[in-house]
Amino acid sequence: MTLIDPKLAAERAGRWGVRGTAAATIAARLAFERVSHDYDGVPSVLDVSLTVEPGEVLCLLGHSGCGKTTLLRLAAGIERQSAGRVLINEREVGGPSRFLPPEKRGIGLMFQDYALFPHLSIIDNVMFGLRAMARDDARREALSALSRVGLGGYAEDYPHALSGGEQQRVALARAIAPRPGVLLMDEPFSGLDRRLRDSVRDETLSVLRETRATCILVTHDPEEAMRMGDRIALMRKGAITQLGTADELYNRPADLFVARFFSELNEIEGVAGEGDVETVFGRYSAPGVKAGDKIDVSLRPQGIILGEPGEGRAGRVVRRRFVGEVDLIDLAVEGLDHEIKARIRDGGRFAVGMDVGIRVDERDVLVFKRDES
Ligand SMILES: Nc1ncnc2c1ncn2[C@@H]1O[C@H](COP(=O)(O)OP(=O)(O)OP(=O)(O)O)[C@@H](O)[C@H]1O
Repeated sequence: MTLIDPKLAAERAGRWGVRGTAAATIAARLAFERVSHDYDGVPSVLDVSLTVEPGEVLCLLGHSGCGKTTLLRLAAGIERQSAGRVLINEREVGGPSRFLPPEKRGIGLMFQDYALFPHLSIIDNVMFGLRAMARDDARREALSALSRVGLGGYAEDYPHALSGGEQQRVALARAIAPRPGVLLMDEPFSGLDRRLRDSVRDETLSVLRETRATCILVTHDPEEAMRMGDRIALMRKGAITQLGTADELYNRPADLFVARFFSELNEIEGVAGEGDVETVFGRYSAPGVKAGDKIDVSLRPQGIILGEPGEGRAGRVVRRRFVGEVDLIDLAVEGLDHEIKARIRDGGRFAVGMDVGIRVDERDVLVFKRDES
């Protein structure tokens, strides 16, 4: 009978290593103090102040070109800011009085393309950040990091022999092996196909928790930011628009931009009263709003409730598409000159042309004073 080493078998099946075995680090506090940056006079980061607490995973979220990568590069010391300071554990690493290069900042970096050296074996790639150690010690640390990501059995292979998902795990092992106090990750999952992405995110998060490193993770995907981040910093045009937990950004968005980022929205007319707003679906509380204010009222499609005619505002089903867990239903609404969209579970019972009554869950109504700046 052949005995199969269960660890190797798991690795061959593409599994990650044993949870709880990643080496822990001493997490650092990373702070940006009024940091600005430009590329040859064109501003990219504008007056950003932000503190990432020890052991925290902070997601920098935003559309392409809003300055996320630049902010990460400023933390790493790959770019130099035009104003402000970067501090690690209250010590200035980038600012008027000194500027430390990346290798002196005690940070780990992980890029979107993994940036593995093709001519080095997997173990040598991981040992690259451990050159300051004695070779035997470096090899032991590198193997331990590789085992944690389930790739100890591939140490002598070369990157081209690995799948995209496996290369991502090597890049993670290389980033954590030197036990950095701060880990900076730029879109680390964007090269993976959807099927893999969820499990890789979960495994990566559990590795991050074990290492206890402070982490900034750049992403343009709101769902990824909500899954991964203790807090999210949403960026727009080089500045932070809102900083908070996923719950805060989703349920108490600072403005329409933030709300639109996290959900598709139906934007409808509303008439402002004193502390409330009147719409075709009824009156909603809107603290701080005064009669005469210009306002934007938005309804999340998942908050639209359909019932029998007479149960709420009169409407008619115009279109219906099944998209997996829900049906997307377009509705004509009495008194509105444009259709609205609803996401309905078991929506198959609503046929095109059917008359319905429409109500809205108040939790999915968002009211903002219009920003006319
Ligand atoms: N090396 C560069 N030279 C000149 N301009 C640059 C350079 N790198 C970025 N920019 C510009 O700076 C702004 C911020 O870019 P940055 O890459 O930080 O944004 P991002 O949010 O990370 O975008 P993406 O998600 O597309 O990477 C953009 O307008 C971009 O075009």
